[in-house]
Amino acid sequence: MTAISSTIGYPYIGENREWKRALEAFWAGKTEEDELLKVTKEIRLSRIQKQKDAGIDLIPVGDFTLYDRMLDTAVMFGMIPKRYNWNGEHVSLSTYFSMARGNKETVACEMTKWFDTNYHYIVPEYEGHNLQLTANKPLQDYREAKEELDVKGKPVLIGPYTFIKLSKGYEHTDIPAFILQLLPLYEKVLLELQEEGVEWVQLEEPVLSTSISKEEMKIVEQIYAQLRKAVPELKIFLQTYFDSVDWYEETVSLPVDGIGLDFVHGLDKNVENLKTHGFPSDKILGAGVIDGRNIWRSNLQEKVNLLNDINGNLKTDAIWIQPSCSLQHVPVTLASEQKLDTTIKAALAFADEKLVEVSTLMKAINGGVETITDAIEKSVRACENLAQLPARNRTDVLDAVQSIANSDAKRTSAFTERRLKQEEAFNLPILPTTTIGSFPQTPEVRATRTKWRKKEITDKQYSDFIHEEIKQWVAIQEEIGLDVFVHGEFERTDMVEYFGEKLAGYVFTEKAWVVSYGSRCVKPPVIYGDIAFVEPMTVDESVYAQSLTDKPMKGMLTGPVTMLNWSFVRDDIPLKDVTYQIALALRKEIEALEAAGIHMIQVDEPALREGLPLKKEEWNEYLDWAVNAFRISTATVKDTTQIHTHMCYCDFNHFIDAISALDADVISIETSRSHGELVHAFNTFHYDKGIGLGVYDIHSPRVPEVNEMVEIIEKGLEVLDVKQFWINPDCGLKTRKHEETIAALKNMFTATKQVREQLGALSQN
Ligand SMILES: Nc1nc2c(c(=O)[nH]1)N[C@@H](CNc1ccc(C(=O)N[C@@H](CCC(=O)N[C@@H](CCC(=O)N[C@@H](CCC(=O)O)C(=O)O)C(=O)O)C(=O)O)cc1)CN2
Ligand code: MET
Ligand SMILES: [Zn+2]
Repeated sequence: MTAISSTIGYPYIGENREWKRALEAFWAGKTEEDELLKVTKEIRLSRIQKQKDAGIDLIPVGDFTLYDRMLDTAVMFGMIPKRYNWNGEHVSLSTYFSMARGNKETVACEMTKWFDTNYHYIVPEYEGHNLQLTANKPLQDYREAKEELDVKGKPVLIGPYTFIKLSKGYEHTDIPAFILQLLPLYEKVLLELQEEGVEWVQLEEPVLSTSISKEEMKIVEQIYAQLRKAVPELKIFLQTYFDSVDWYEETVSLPVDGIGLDFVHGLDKNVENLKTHGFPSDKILGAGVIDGRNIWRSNLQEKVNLLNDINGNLKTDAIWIQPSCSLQHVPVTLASEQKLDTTIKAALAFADEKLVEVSTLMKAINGGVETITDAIEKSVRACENLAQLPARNRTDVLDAVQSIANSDAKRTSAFTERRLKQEEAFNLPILPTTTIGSFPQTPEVRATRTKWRKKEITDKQYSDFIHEEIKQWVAIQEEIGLDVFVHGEFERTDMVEYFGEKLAGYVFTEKAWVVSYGSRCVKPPVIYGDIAFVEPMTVDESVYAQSLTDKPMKGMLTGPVTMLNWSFVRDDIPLKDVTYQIALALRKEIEALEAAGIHMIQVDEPALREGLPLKKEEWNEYLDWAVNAFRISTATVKDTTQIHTHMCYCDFNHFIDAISALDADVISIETSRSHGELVHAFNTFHYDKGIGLGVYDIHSPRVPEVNEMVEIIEKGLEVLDVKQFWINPDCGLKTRKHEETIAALKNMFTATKQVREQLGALSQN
């Protein structure tokens, strides 16, 4: 057996987020296009060089992007919605970024979650276009790597079925028309690659790892049959990831030259399929054995055993050793981490360290396992040392989770009863206005935090500064006339990282950034031990903010499921148990807020939907514990304490019953980018609790007009009762600028007033 080392994709943000800085400087008008292109070219090439140096044989090209790869693919095929007035020729950066971010006149394209990750892609819109190839991006990147670095890369593309499935604007019945337009363009891209002398091309079809129907699988078969005919010479590698494939036999029989399977997240099922159904002798298997989604170092002994097991079932004499998916979901390099506890650091592997794991395993297969004895021993010892940490073996936390009773997840009274008491307690106008939590994290806020971290200012100076920000924004909210206030979250780097820094069982990193959307990155904290409450985390800021106003101030927390899904999580105990640990810790915080006089508490769960397994048959089990965890954290408050929650970036349509089961008194959700499609869900499900539909997109710098928001409110009122309806933006405002935030909120308030007046006039007639 010979092994080849390969990667599926590699982070493009740079070791110090140089990519983000270059983009943001360009958007701010501080640099010109050539500068942006120059810097990004350097980043693009240095990643390839790095992979080459680490001993990777097959290096992807075309996985780099200036914003998002789905957007790149749409633009490559000329799928540019009419509202951007594209002239049909070269696609300028300005058109490209308008689709991503909107511009003064035009709203941006919708953005949504990439499968079950915290990455968000731009949703391609099909408008019955005449599609055309505007550029062959993988070919350009292939040539560049060859000319500049003498690397013959592996061009990578989002596969046609995944691209189609994730696009919108066609009815299911239109799929053939869409495919008929699209396939010849894919063929053209591939043909040009073939003519260039490319050996392997990677087509990514993660959709095959979700639950798809037999009919859909038939379409996939037709698509690949046609591509095969178009490029008989080019070797096509069909890459799946994030779970096992449902239609295993059909998938491995597709007319392609290699298949990549995920042997981390789809491990059991993929191995079982391999054993039961075998693997075709005329194809290469890509064994995704190194976890591309999490940051734990591999136990190389276990990986060698796994590879032996896999190899024993192959009739071929070659195999590719790979990460389970693109490494873009993990941070770049551990080398940047100077402050981590040594036992923990030794048990981690970021992208660069994973490259070494891949090439080490390759050596074991090609030269015999004895060539990597040292590496195996080190990895096993690191994993054992981690496992033995006392913080990972706390009996008090274990006991607390084991003694959770059903009654712990139930509020004292039913919603209908609570509602009356809360109406009386808060006495809000109809269509109450509020915001989601965060206000602009200005460069000044961030710079002040950095100074405090570097001990250039004292704790007192920092907290005074935060209080001043809160004070300023309470005054702004008063002036605009909002009904329910927030303190603004100025003290938080990030809604998950902040709590991670304050709870036991978490560690956080210095530079372990991963991209979340566009240029925005997150630094997920690491759950390495048992989670426990240490001391109040938010009480100080909330109480201070409440002291400045008579309007209700919402306490603001991140819910247990989001804390889980947006962290890097230990993989030695079930996710459910980790989530319950977090839920119990948050419950203490909520009790502390209530005791301190905060009577509305928002517990955000934007990642509840994202954690939904890719396979439908696993949904119920997940939802049971995820919903229960939220309820455990919120159930002990008084009837008059109003629990809010918030969610964004998801298709809520098949999910409303779970949302309702959270039993939150009020939920605010994102709706505006999907142009009101969501409201259909409420035609079929009777949602009775308070609900705010986001009336404007907060990702775009564009200030929404009053009438646009009036329209969205009116649309919402067609399906929801005016008595349950709240008005709010789609999400928090931390990424927006000061002035644009105030302007947008003023317009939001004016829109609300107009609708209130219309409703008042109606009721008088
Ligand atoms: N975890 C998470 N996931 C999420 C969301 C979220 O809010 N959190 N929201 C949704 C959308 N995703 C988002 C992800 C990131 C950001 C975001 O704003 N990220 C910031 C970074 C936030 C942060 O931690 N900032 C640090 C600053 C870190 C920094 O840049 N420091 C400078 C120095 C600072 C200075 O002197 O100016 C440096 O390291 O060089 C802080 O506030 O302290 C960014 O990319 O710009 C927004 C939305 C879905 N997923
Ligand atoms: N409270 C949080 C905020 O306003 C919720 C964000 S959801 C991604 O930023
Ligand atoms: Zn949100």
